[in-house]
Amino acid sequence: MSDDHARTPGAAARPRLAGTLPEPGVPKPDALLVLDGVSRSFGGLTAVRVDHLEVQRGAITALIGPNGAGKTTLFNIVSGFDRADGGRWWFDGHPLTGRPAHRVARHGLVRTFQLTRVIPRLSVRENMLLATSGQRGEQLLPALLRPLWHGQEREAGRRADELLERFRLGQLRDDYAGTLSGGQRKLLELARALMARPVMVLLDEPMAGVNPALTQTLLGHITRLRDEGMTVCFVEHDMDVVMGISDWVAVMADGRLVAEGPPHTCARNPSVVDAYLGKRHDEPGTPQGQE
Ligand SMILES: Nc1ncnc2c1ncn2[C@@H]1O[C@H](COP(=O)(O)OP(=O)(O)OP(=O)(O)O)[C@@H](O)[C@H]1O
Repeated sequence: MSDDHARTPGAAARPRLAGTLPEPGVPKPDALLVLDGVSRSFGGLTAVRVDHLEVQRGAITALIGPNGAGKTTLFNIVSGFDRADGGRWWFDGHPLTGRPAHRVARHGLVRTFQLTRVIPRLSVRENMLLATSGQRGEQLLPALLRPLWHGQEREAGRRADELLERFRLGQLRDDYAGTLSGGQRKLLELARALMARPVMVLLDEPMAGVNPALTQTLLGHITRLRDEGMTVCFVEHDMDVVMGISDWVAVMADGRLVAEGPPHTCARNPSVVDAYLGKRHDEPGTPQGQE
């Protein structure tokens, strides 16, 4: 399916955003992910109500917004880790509405978590291999076709070793993942997400809790992924990081998409300033969702 697109150099996709208007919901020249009318409530709280959002193929898109804006909830919905109350979304033209995480991953869309899901009592390499379970090996038919599965296992091992080298975790491959530093766990989380050779990665605060030196390393890995043709969407609070590596920024507040644009345009957008300074929240008597 999208292998051709995965090989498209990101640098080729970026200039095509140049003429895109900085408006929330604006169509993109080559949208890989498209969301329409996506909503999610928890009790009386509407966490997400995104009318329309398109994510450009081959670009790095930052999803920003104040705490509680709905960023993680939106990631959860699109990646199949949570259900939406309404709306539809498509990935590379395929409808993914309501699909569970393993099926979303099979289409080439994977995510990482704010709090890493690394398993401390398994080795670094075992954590990598675990990323491929839930595929062929756990199904009945492939159990009967064991040689095929062994082939897949060997390929997974090769892929794991290659990624661990790339992320400079090769020397730690047999160590318990629990002995890794917070930053190394973030690297492992990203490496694990790449096991399935995704077309697009959703990274939830990949730099949170990482020391400045390792942050630079992670940023280098992320831009390299984009330059190799991968589509990246990441949630981040550090504006230096956002300004430094994003091709495009989407801003959420109160569950809504309030602004979009190139990084430096977004920083000056009054809706973004309002969202961060909490102007809306300070207006007395404005019920949520009716301002
Ligand atoms: N499982 C849940 N149950 C109840 N409320 C939830 C749940 N998940 C999220 N929320 C609420 O939904 C809103 C959006 O949360 P979400 O975590 O998506 O925001 P966010 O933009 O990712 O915030 P942060 O930047 O702090 O991670 C918040 O008010 C949050 O408390």
